[in-house]
Amino acid sequence: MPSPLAQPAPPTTAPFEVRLAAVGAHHDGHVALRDVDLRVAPGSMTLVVGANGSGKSTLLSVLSGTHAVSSGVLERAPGSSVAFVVQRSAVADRLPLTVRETVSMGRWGVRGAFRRLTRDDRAIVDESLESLGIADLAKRPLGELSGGQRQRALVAQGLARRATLLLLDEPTAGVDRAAQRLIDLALEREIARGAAVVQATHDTAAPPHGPLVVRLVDGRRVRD
Ligand SMILES: Nc1ncnc2c1ncn2[C@@H]1O[C@H](COP(=O)(O)OP(=O)(O)OP(=O)(O)O)[C@@H](O)[C@H]1O
Repeated sequence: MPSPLAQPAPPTTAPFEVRLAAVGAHHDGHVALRDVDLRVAPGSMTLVVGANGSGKSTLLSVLSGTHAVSSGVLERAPGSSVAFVVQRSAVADRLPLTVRETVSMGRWGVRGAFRRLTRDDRAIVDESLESLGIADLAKRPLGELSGGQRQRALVAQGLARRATLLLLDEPTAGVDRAAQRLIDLALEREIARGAAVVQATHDTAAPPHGPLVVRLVDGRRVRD
Protein backbone atom coordinates (compact mmCIF):
# COMPACT_ATOMS: atom_id res chain seq x y z
CA MET A 1 0.00 0.00 0.00
CA PRO A 2 1.49 3.36 -0.96
CA SER A 3 2.34 5.68 1.89
CA PRO A 4 -0.14 8.58 2.22
CA LEU A 5 2.90 10.84 2.19
CA ALA A 6 3.62 9.73 -1.38
CA GLN A 7 0.24 11.02 -2.60
CA PRO A 8 0.55 14.40 -4.33
CA ALA A 9 -1.88 17.04 -3.11
CA PRO A 10 -4.92 17.19 -5.42
CA PRO A 11 -4.77 20.24 -7.65
CA THR A 12 -7.15 23.03 -6.63
CA THR A 13 -9.51 23.66 -9.49
CA ALA A 14 -11.90 25.99 -7.68
CA PRO A 15 -12.18 29.25 -9.60
CA PHE A 16 -10.48 32.26 -8.09
CA GLU A 17 -10.41 35.97 -8.83
CA VAL A 18 -7.12 36.50 -7.03
CA ARG A 19 -5.02 34.33 -4.79
CA LEU A 20 -2.04 34.78 -2.54
CA ALA A 21 0.43 32.11 -1.48
CA ALA A 22 2.81 32.85 1.41
CA VAL A 23 2.76 36.57 0.63
CA GLY A 24 4.88 39.04 2.56
CA ALA A 25 4.91 42.81 2.10
CA HIS A 26 6.99 45.68 3.52
CA HIS A 27 6.75 49.42 3.92
CA ASP A 28 10.35 50.56 3.68
CA GLY A 29 12.00 48.30 6.24
CA HIS A 30 8.80 47.60 8.15
CA VAL A 31 7.13 44.18 7.72
CA ALA A 32 3.38 44.75 7.17
CA LEU A 33 2.27 41.29 5.92
CA ARG A 34 3.77 37.89 6.73
CA ASP A 35 3.16 34.61 4.97
CA VAL A 36 -0.45 35.32 3.97
CA ASP A 37 -2.43 32.68 2.05
CA LEU A 38 -5.78 33.73 0.59
CA ARG A 39 -8.09 32.70 -2.21
CA VAL A 40 -10.80 35.15 -3.26
CA ALA A 41 -13.59 33.54 -5.29
CA PRO A 42 -15.72 35.27 -7.95
CA GLY A 43 -19.15 36.32 -6.67
CA SER A 44 -18.07 36.34 -3.03
CA MET A 45 -17.60 38.68 -0.08
CA THR A 46 -14.41 38.70 1.96
CA LEU A 47 -14.06 40.77 5.13
CA VAL A 48 -10.57 41.73 6.27
CA VAL A 49 -10.61 42.44 10.00
CA GLY A 50 -7.98 43.28 12.59
CA ALA A 51 -6.70 45.98 14.89
CA ASN A 52 -5.21 49.27 13.72
CA GLY A 53 -1.89 48.59 12.07
CA SER A 54 -2.56 44.86 11.59
CA GLY A 55 -2.08 45.12 7.82
CA LYS A 56 -5.60 45.44 6.39
CA SER A 57 -4.88 48.40 4.09
CA THR A 58 -1.61 46.83 2.99
CA LEU A 59 -3.42 43.59 2.11
CA LEU A 60 -5.92 45.52 -0.03
CA SER A 61 -3.10 47.41 -1.74
CA VAL A 62 -1.34 44.11 -2.48
CA LEU A 63 -4.56 42.63 -3.90
CA SER A 64 -5.04 45.76 -6.04
CA GLY A 65 -1.52 45.49 -7.42
CA THR A 66 -0.54 48.96 -6.15
CA HIS A 67 1.81 47.54 -3.48
CA ALA A 68 4.42 45.00 -4.50
CA VAL A 69 4.76 41.70 -2.68
CA SER A 70 8.21 41.17 -1.20
CA SER A 71 7.85 37.38 -0.99
CA GLY A 72 5.38 34.71 -2.06
CA VAL A 73 3.08 34.71 -5.08
CA LEU A 74 0.08 36.75 -6.18
CA GLU A 75 -2.01 35.34 -9.02
CA ARG A 76 -4.96 37.04 -10.67
CA ALA A 77 -7.54 35.44 -12.94
CA PRO A 78 -7.02 36.23 -16.65
CA GLY A 79 -9.08 39.26 -17.68
CA SER A 80 -9.64 40.45 -14.14
CA SER A 81 -10.15 44.17 -13.48
CA VAL A 82 -9.78 46.02 -10.21
CA ALA A 83 -11.55 48.92 -8.52
CA PHE A 84 -10.05 50.16 -5.26
CA VAL A 85 -12.02 52.45 -2.94
CA VAL A 86 -9.36 53.87 -0.62
CA GLN A 87 -9.95 55.35 2.83
CA ARG A 88 -11.51 58.77 2.68
CA SER A 89 -8.55 60.24 4.56
CA ALA A 90 -6.34 59.23 1.63
CA VAL A 91 -8.26 61.52 -0.76
CA ALA A 92 -7.59 65.26 -0.86
CA ASP A 93 -10.59 67.18 0.49
CA ARG A 94 -10.22 70.01 -1.97
CA LEU A 95 -10.13 68.19 -5.29
CA PRO A 96 -11.73 70.55 -7.83
CA LEU A 97 -14.26 67.96 -8.99
CA THR A 98 -18.00 67.63 -8.86
CA VAL A 99 -19.58 64.48 -7.51
CA ARG A 100 -20.52 63.39 -11.05
CA GLU A 101 -16.96 63.94 -12.28
CA THR A 102 -15.64 61.94 -9.34
CA VAL A 103 -17.94 59.01 -10.08
CA SER A 104 -17.26 59.30 -13.83
CA MET A 105 -13.57 58.70 -13.10
CA GLY A 106 -14.64 55.16 -12.25
CA ARG A 107 -15.08 54.64 -16.01
CA TRP A 108 -11.54 55.79 -16.84
CA GLY A 109 -10.15 52.33 -16.17
CA VAL A 110 -12.42 51.06 -18.96
CA ARG A 111 -12.40 54.03 -21.34
CA GLY A 112 -9.05 55.71 -20.66
CA ALA A 113 -8.43 58.89 -18.65
CA PHE A 114 -10.15 62.09 -19.89
CA ARG A 115 -11.79 60.19 -22.78
CA ARG A 116 -15.33 61.08 -23.71
CA LEU A 117 -17.77 58.76 -22.00
CA THR A 118 -20.27 56.78 -24.02
CA ARG A 119 -24.01 56.75 -23.42
CA ASP A 120 -23.57 53.40 -21.63
CA ASP A 121 -20.85 54.87 -19.41
CA ARG A 122 -23.14 57.76 -18.48
CA ALA A 123 -25.96 55.33 -17.67
CA ILE A 124 -23.61 53.39 -15.38
CA VAL A 125 -22.53 56.62 -13.68
CA ASP A 126 -26.21 57.60 -13.15
CA GLU A 127 -26.98 54.17 -11.75
CA SER A 128 -24.01 54.32 -9.37
CA LEU A 129 -25.05 57.78 -8.13
CA GLU A 130 -28.61 56.59 -7.59
CA SER A 131 -27.65 53.37 -5.84
CA LEU A 132 -25.73 55.39 -3.24
CA GLY A 133 -28.50 57.98 -2.89
CA ILE A 134 -26.38 60.89 -4.12
CA ALA A 135 -27.94 61.66 -7.52
CA ASP A 136 -29.18 64.99 -6.12
CA LEU A 137 -25.59 65.92 -5.20
CA ALA A 138 -24.19 65.22 -8.68
CA LYS A 139 -23.36 68.86 -9.51
CA ARG A 140 -21.93 69.75 -6.11
CA PRO A 141 -18.15 70.09 -5.68
CA LEU A 142 -16.77 67.08 -3.81
CA GLY A 143 -15.00 69.35 -1.32
CA GLU A 144 -18.29 70.91 -0.23
CA LEU A 145 -19.84 67.63 0.87
CA SER A 146 -19.99 66.19 4.36
CA GLY A 147 -17.58 63.38 5.18
CA GLY A 148 -20.27 60.70 4.84
CA GLN A 149 -21.53 62.12 1.53
CA ARG A 150 -17.99 62.18 0.17
CA GLN A 151 -17.52 58.57 1.26
CA ARG A 152 -20.62 57.60 -0.70
CA ALA A 153 -19.24 59.36 -3.79
CA LEU A 154 -16.01 57.34 -3.51
CA VAL A 155 -17.92 54.07 -3.19
CA ALA A 156 -20.06 55.08 -6.20
CA GLN A 157 -16.85 55.68 -8.16
CA GLY A 158 -15.75 52.12 -7.33
CA LEU A 159 -19.14 50.71 -8.37
CA ALA A 160 -18.98 52.59 -11.68
CA ARG A 161 -15.85 50.66 -12.65
CA ARG A 162 -17.90 47.42 -12.82
CA ALA A 163 -14.72 45.57 -11.93
CA THR A 164 -14.35 41.85 -11.37
CA LEU A 165 -12.49 42.61 -8.10
CA LEU A 166 -13.86 45.43 -5.93
CA LEU A 167 -11.67 46.39 -2.98
CA LEU A 168 -12.92 48.79 -0.32
CA ASP A 169 -11.00 50.14 2.67
CA GLU A 170 -13.49 50.71 5.50
CA PRO A 171 -16.26 51.92 3.16
CA THR A 172 -18.82 52.41 5.93
CA ALA A 173 -16.56 54.39 8.29
CA GLY A 174 -18.29 57.64 9.20
CA VAL A 175 -21.50 57.04 7.25
CA ASP A 176 -24.95 56.88 8.83
CA ARG A 177 -27.10 53.77 9.12
CA ALA A 178 -29.15 54.56 6.00
CA ALA A 179 -26.02 55.03 3.89
CA GLN A 180 -24.48 51.86 5.35
CA ARG A 181 -27.55 49.98 4.21
CA LEU A 182 -27.26 51.47 0.69
CA ILE A 183 -23.60 50.47 0.53
CA ASP A 184 -24.40 46.92 1.74
CA LEU A 185 -27.15 46.56 -0.87
CA ALA A 186 -24.90 47.90 -3.63
CA LEU A 187 -22.17 45.41 -2.65
CA GLU A 188 -24.70 42.56 -2.66
CA ARG A 189 -25.60 43.54 -6.23
CA GLU A 190 -21.91 43.54 -7.20
CA ILE A 191 -21.57 40.01 -5.82
CA ALA A 192 -24.76 38.93 -7.63
CA ARG A 193 -23.26 40.05 -10.96
CA GLY A 194 -20.20 37.92 -10.20
CA ALA A 195 -17.73 40.38 -8.70
CA ALA A 196 -15.40 39.42 -5.87
CA VAL A 197 -15.79 42.04 -3.13
CA VAL A 198 -13.13 42.45 -0.45
CA GLN A 199 -13.58 45.03 2.29
CA ALA A 200 -11.48 45.99 5.29
CA THR A 201 -13.68 46.69 8.27
CA HIS A 202 -13.58 47.23 12.00
CA ASP A 203 -17.06 45.81 12.28
CA THR A 204 -16.32 42.29 13.47
CA ALA A 205 -19.97 41.29 13.84
CA ALA A 206 -19.90 39.28 10.61
CA PRO A 207 -22.75 36.80 10.11
CA PRO A 208 -21.49 33.28 11.00
CA HIS A 209 -22.34 31.68 7.64
CA GLY A 210 -21.83 34.73 5.46
CA PRO A 211 -18.59 36.10 4.10
CA LEU A 212 -15.10 34.72 4.34
CA VAL A 213 -13.49 36.51 7.30
CA VAL A 214 -9.75 37.10 7.09
CA ARG A 215 -8.39 38.11 10.49
CA LEU A 216 -4.98 39.76 10.62
CA VAL A 217 -2.81 40.05 13.72
CA ASP A 218 0.45 41.90 13.26
CA GLY A 219 0.44 41.18 9.52
CA ARG A 220 -0.26 37.47 9.89
CA ARG A 221 -3.52 35.74 8.98
CA VAL A 222 -4.93 33.91 11.99
CA ARG A 223 -7.69 31.32 11.73
CA ASP A 224 -10.73 31.80 13.98
N1 LIG B 1 3.70 54.28 4.34
C1 LIG B 1 4.12 53.51 5.36
N2 LIG B 1 5.40 53.58 5.78
C2 LIG B 1 5.85 52.80 6.80
N3 LIG B 1 5.07 51.92 7.47
C3 LIG B 1 3.80 51.84 7.09
C4 LIG B 1 3.23 52.62 6.02
N4 LIG B 1 1.92 52.30 5.88
C5 LIG B 1 1.67 51.36 6.82
N5 LIG B 1 2.78 51.09 7.54
C6 LIG B 1 2.90 50.12 8.64
O1 LIG B 1 2.46 48.84 8.18
C7 LIG B 1 1.66 48.21 9.16
C8 LIG B 1 0.29 47.88 8.57
O2 LIG B 1 -0.38 49.09 8.27
P1 LIG B 1 -1.81 49.10 7.56
O3 LIG B 1 -2.11 50.51 7.20
O4 LIG B 1 -1.83 48.08 6.50
O5 LIG B 1 -2.74 48.62 8.79
P2 LIG B 1 -4.34 48.67 8.93
O6 LIG B 1 -4.72 47.37 9.55
O7 LIG B 1 -4.97 49.04 7.65
O8 LIG B 1 -4.54 49.84 9.99
P3 LIG B 1 -5.82 50.82 10.25
O9 LIG B 1 -6.88 49.98 10.90
O10 LIG B 1 -5.26 51.81 11.22
O11 LIG B 1 -6.22 51.43 8.95
C9 LIG B 1 1.58 49.15 10.36
O12 LIG B 1 2.51 48.74 11.32
C10 LIG B 1 1.97 50.49 9.79
O13 LIG B 1 2.66 51.25 10.75
